[in-house]
Amino acid sequence: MGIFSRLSWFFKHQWKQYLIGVVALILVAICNVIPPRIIGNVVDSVSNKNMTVRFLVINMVTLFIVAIVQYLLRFLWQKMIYGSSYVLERDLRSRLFHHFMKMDKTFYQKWRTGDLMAHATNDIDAVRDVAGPGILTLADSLITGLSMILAMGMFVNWKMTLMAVLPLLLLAVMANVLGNKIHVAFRDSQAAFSSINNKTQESVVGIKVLKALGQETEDEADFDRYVDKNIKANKRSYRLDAMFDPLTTLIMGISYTLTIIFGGLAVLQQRITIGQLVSFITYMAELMWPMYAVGSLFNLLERGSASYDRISDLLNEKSSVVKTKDSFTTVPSGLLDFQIDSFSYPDDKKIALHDVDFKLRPGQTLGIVGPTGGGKSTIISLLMRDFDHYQGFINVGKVDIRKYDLNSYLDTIGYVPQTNFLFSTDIRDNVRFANIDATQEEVEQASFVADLDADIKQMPDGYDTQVGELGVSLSGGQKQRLAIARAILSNPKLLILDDSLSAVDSKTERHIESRIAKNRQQGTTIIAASRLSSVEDADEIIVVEDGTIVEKGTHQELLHQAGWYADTYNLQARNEQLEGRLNNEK
Ligand SMILES: Nc1ncnc2c1ncn2[C@@H]1O[C@H](COP(=O)(O)OP(=O)(O)OP(=O)(O)O)[C@@H](O)[C@H]1O
Repeated sequence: MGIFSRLSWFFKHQWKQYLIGVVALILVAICNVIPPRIIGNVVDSVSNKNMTVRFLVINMVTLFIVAIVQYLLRFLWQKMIYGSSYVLERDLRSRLFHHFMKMDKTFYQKWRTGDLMAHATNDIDAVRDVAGPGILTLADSLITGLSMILAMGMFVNWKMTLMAVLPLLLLAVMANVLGNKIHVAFRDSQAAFSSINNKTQESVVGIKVLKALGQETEDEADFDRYVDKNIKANKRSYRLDAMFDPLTTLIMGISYTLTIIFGGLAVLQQRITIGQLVSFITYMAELMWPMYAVGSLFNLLERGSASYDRISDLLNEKSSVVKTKDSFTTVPSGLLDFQIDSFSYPDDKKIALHDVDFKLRPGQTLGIVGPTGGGKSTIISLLMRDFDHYQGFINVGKVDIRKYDLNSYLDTIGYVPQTNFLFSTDIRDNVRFANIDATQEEVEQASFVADLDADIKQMPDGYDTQVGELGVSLSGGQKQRLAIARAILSNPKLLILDDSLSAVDSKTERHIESRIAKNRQQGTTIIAASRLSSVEDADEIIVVEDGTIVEKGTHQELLHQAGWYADTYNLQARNEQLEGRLNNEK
């Protein structure tokens, strides 16, 4: 029942709808009291042999009117109560989605996609059922139950009523005993469902790798293990739940037996009439449904409560990137001043970056290179405000980037990540994703800079070509160039290329870079790369190793320093020459 108080914020908001719904339910319950009474009266008039046509007609017309009124009232409560539960569903769904949009990188490292999807679908459905069928069952069983008990007492006999309903207390005891166990079982069952979701999502996304490594059979077996775990959790929750319904039948059986014994005696001793006993038994039959409803209500509430816990856990996660009050919404073009004294990833004691500083004026290009795992992407992560907790500062136009409104700040950046993401729509919409009103000419110009225009024009549908889910119909190099065109189109103040040309050959890469340089004379560009030829023309190059800058300068200066840069550059140049020679020989 605790779930009702935890959802009280919603019930307060929708109190009018619920009030109308519950009043309609009460009226339906009052209507329910009438037919057994009429039946009892008719039976008595038959046994007393004083039945008249007029009496019969009046009673039949009353029954008919009661049926029509009940129809209308039932329609009303369904509309009010079920309608409100869909409002809760919409509210929770949009809260969760907004929350997902707000969360930072750490959140997405902690929670897996399949898990988040299970929360957004299965768990929300379970909570919605509390606000719809849950409220209905609770109100209906309480109202019907109480009205039947009142009618049995008032119209027949209080002693008999007390005796008939006393065994029902056993149900309350059982509910208390099973409550916590069912809650835990449902929580496990929902968690197991999340794992299946994760597994399915991972296998479908990684299907190419699975097939290439011939791991389909192993993966199927792995999937079956997840399903078995889920089934086991479900079985446990249904086993606990199944202890409830038979108990209801047993208790009702006891009540009926007591009624027949003591009711029969009462008739024989002429304390009640046969008609009253028939009414009493009909009322008891009406009591059956609320009793069974308690069982399903119990199931529904515990499931909803376990799901609400899971949703609340997600909603309580805080993003480490927080909005400051009075944040600046205008981000000027100005000096980028990067001075990080120290930074560690959340929940990681190791220092990922320390003593990294550089300055970049608008129009300049910075190259970031270094051995793998050195810290290139971490520098970019801080620039992208994936994390705001570090010692030091990053200023743009003399203002700390943490003081800018996050969206306004990110709007000024064009970021092309190592692994790019394409949406399953056509090429044109993918290019103009951040600027959906861009003209065809602008789309073509951006694609030209990214050296993609010629490729697209060769495709039968040109810019209308559908890229397929996750861009599966494009080559790796085409996907990278499309992501660059997308970033170029928004004409960002800061363009960040994070090893984003690794899938194109070095000649095409130089070609694209010289076009980018020509196109972006006012903008700042940062290129992180493992291939050093990518940063040759940069105004400044930093070599990052073990989280700090170990070399700094222009291409020529670094070659003269005879350190990691010079060694790696010479090695890569020799490899390229060798590859070129081998290609010519072929
Ligand atoms: N999310 C994270 N949580 C904890 N540690 C991380 C995280 N991301 C990166 N690291 C660690 O930070 C260090 C720097 O990683 P980073 O990805 O910045 O290197 P990189 O130079 O970009 O490497 P590569 O060239 O291989 O992409 C590595 O030791 C890495 O393990």
